[in-house]
Amino acid sequence: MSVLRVEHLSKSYGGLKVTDDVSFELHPGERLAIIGPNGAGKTTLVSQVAGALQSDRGQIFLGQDNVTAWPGYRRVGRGLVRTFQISKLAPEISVIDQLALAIHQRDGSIGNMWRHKDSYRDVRDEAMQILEGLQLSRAQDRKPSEMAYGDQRLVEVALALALKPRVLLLDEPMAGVPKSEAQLILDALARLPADLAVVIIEHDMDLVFRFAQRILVLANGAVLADGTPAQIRGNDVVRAVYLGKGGQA
Ligand SMILES: Nc1ncnc2c1ncn2[C@@H]1O[C@H](COP(=O)(O)OP(=O)(O)OP(=O)(O)O)[C@@H](O)[C@H]1O
Repeated sequence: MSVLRVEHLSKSYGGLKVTDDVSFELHPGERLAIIGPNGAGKTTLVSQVAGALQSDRGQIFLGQDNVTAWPGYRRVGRGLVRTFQISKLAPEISVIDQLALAIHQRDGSIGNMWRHKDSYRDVRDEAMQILEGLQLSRAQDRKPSEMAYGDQRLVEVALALALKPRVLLLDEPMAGVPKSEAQLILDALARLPADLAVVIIEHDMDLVFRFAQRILVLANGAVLADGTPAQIRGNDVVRAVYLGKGGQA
């Protein structure tokens, strides 16, 4: 049974078809990469799936629920969580406090002054577990403004994990990350929970081919190919349109 199913999604701006009849399915624990040239419609597609953009046509299912008309926050409540290409972190609040806030927000306990003091400890423990999973415990008391950029990108992933996703949408986690910090991100993504389904939009083909079990190639808003990394590498049309002869973008 799929955890996410997208059927015939389309979105146009005036005469420009930005996404065009896109369909795909995602199973629990699956790693899917969405790739394509600049302007292919990748971010628009993710915004439609996340509920930030309403679609002109098509349907989106989370498990059995048709969530097409649901606002984004309701989809988050059902486990569909995204990170952004551009950082949304609070620069001056410590990592552990931001995570604790996210956990309280998820539990609906924010603003509840009367909760038991043990619940604070549970929240801190959960936050630390998330950081440990990403090998980021060393950053617990730091503020994003004083952290390396690669670590900031990992804090965004940590905040997304604090919302207990079943499906995690990562929009260019490597964007702006210097080569010297890239391995940290690769390692952290490799350690994501095995039952979490992950969709990654990424231009870094090294990451895509290491991470993905399946790759969806978009061109001019439409699905050009959908297959395993080996199938995509061997696809002549994809190579001509996007990957080039060496298999790199
Ligand atoms: N709000 C908007 N109004 C008009 N055109 C838009 C809007 N948002 C996106 N577009 C256009 O839609 C096309 C697809 O944009 P989108 O950002 O989804 O592509 P992308 O594949 O994510 O690109 P990139 O790899 O550069 O991030 C582009 O031509 C873009 O200019």
